[in-house]
Amino acid sequence: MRKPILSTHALVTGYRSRRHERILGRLPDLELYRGEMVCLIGPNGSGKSTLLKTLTGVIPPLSGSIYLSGLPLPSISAGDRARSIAVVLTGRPDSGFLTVRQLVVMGRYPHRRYGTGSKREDEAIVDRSLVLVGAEDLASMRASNLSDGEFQKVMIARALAQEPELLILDEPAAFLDLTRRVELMHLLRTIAREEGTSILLSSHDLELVLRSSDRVWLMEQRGGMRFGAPEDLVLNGVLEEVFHGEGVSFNRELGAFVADRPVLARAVVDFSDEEEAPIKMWTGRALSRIGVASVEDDDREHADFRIRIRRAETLCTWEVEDENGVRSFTSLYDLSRALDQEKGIARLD
Ligand SMILES: Nc1ncnc2c1ncn2[C@@H]1O[C@H](COP(=O)(O)OP(=O)(O)OP(=O)(O)O)[C@@H](O)[C@H]1O
Repeated sequence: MRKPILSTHALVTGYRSRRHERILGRLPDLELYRGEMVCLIGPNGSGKSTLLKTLTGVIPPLSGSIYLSGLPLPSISAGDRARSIAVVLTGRPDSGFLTVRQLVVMGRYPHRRYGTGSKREDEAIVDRSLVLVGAEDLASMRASNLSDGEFQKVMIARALAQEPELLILDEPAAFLDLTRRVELMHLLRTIAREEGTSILLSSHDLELVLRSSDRVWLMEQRGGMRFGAPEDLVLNGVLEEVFHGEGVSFNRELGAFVADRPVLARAVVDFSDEEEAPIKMWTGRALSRIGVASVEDDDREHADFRIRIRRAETLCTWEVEDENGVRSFTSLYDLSRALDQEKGIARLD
């Protein structure tokens, strides 16, 4: 039977002072397996960072147990923990006068023992870690001069240099631009798959999480947790339920969160060719922004009008058919502007 790298039993997370106890999570028993990438998501303040700090032993649990490869976390020596778990938390630690390379070399410290280990091997691992995050050109720079995004990549390189069984990252993509965020998630997936590293990361980038993670741990505001494959959480409505009331709803058809706004009109969106499915999806997104909901053909009696997508090579046209006849548009900008004026603003009056 597969044994989890990380597991918990009856874990309760939160903070305790002399006079006060604040419980943030009463968690179901959690398991994280070798080579698995799990993303921890949840509304602001739901306790994601607190859970990650608890799992890494930075703060103690209020009650319950944490096991690393089957051993209770408190029974594992600091050295063994450092060899097994690498952690990238939020915040930018003071790197003093260290160069990027010197900072990443620190990831090798838990593996060094007097008189053992090859320096050349350590250097090769450091080089490889820098290349993996695309930071090899920064190696000789002083780390304090890096941008926040560059610094974050270097912290991930340091964690990779540690060659951990378990890599835990708190919002690793927070400072990265869109391209780097997509690249980072792809990189972490590759590390999980090819190196067998178990990865647990928290993120607010829900759409990227849904695409990249094997499993999602979804923290609820009232302290519980739901988990499953991202697609299961979409299809069984859990994602919608947990984020409901935050001013956004998850739209299953669009695979995206959309701001809650009144539906001003309904349209059937038709297309004749399967290749046009992405165009239909993007049409749906543009329409939802102006308060027009897409409905299926079966439901056409509830629709106010119909939009036909026609495509000839790279040229796309949208034909709107309603009580005023048929009009054609050659961009979604023109289509949505015209509909906004005709349907949206007219109805809001
Ligand atoms: N040391 C502490 N003592 C008491 N309460 C704390 C402490 N640190 C954090 N908290 C509180 O615990 C709650 C959860 O914080 P946490 O940072 O774990 O949430 P989060 O889900 O990671 O939030 P975000 O999505 O905004 O990053 C917050 O209300 C926070 O104010």
